[in-house]
Amino acid sequence: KMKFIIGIGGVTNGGKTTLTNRLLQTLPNCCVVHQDDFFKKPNQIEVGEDGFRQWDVITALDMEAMVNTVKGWQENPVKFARSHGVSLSPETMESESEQKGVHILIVEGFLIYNYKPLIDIYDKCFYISIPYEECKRRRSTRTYTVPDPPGLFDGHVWPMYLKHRKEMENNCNILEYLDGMTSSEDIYNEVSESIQNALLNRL
Ligand SMILES: Nc1ncnc2c1ncn2[C@@H]1O[C@H](COP(=O)(O)OP(=O)(O)O)[C@@H](O)[C@H]1O
Ligand SMILES: NC(=O)c1ccc[n+]([C@@H]2O[C@H](COP(=O)(O)O)[C@@H](O)[C@H]2O)c1
Repeated sequence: KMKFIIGIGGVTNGGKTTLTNRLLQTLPNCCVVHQDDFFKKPNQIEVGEDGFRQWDVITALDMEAMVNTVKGWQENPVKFARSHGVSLSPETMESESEQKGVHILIVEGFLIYNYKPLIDIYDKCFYISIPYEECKRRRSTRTYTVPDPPGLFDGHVWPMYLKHRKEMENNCNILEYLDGMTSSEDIYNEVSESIQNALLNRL
């Protein structure tokens, strides 16, 4: 059975979740792993010299647990789908014994290309970015489990984004860059087409 992993990375508030949800509605047998689900508890997040809790670093996340979740899908996508409430298409069910059908996993998050054990798992790597002003504006409308204290965006979030982006580009993934300023419909169409082509090449 063919397995296919799609990375949806990019800046905070770039539109990763919006795109991911749209793909989940349309791709067959598609499961998702959200990096946001692996944030440690607030009291486990270290406070930097700048006085801010350091949310935007890889150590703020339980990456071991995230990798294990991805491995769980790789080992048994059917079981994973069932235990995560993803319904499988009848075609896939029937062909289980015939080694046919495709299983897709979307890995979504702001640091999915900055952790060694995850770097080589992707069949497709997308990366959404938006400019500073728009990112700051969108972020100001969002409330996380722990709300941003004043100055966090300029003092921590954006500088860490720039740092990680540089690191990621040195890791030399084959990234497909998406402009998060275009409509979510256009972004979806572009990504959808790219995925369809990749799937066709693999069949
Ligand atoms: N293409 C887009 N154009 C304008 N706004 C968008 C677009 N995609 C998402 N948004 C908005 O930006 C905010 C962050 O979107 P979200 O998908 O949650 O981003 P992320 O998961 O990358 O943090 C939300 O308010 C969402 O409605
Ligand atoms: N989910 C949480 O518990 C939590 C708490 C505080 C900050 N955050 C923020 O989440 C961001 C990453 O998620 P998004 O890419 O969805 O914005 C980081 O910039 C981080 O500052 C998340």
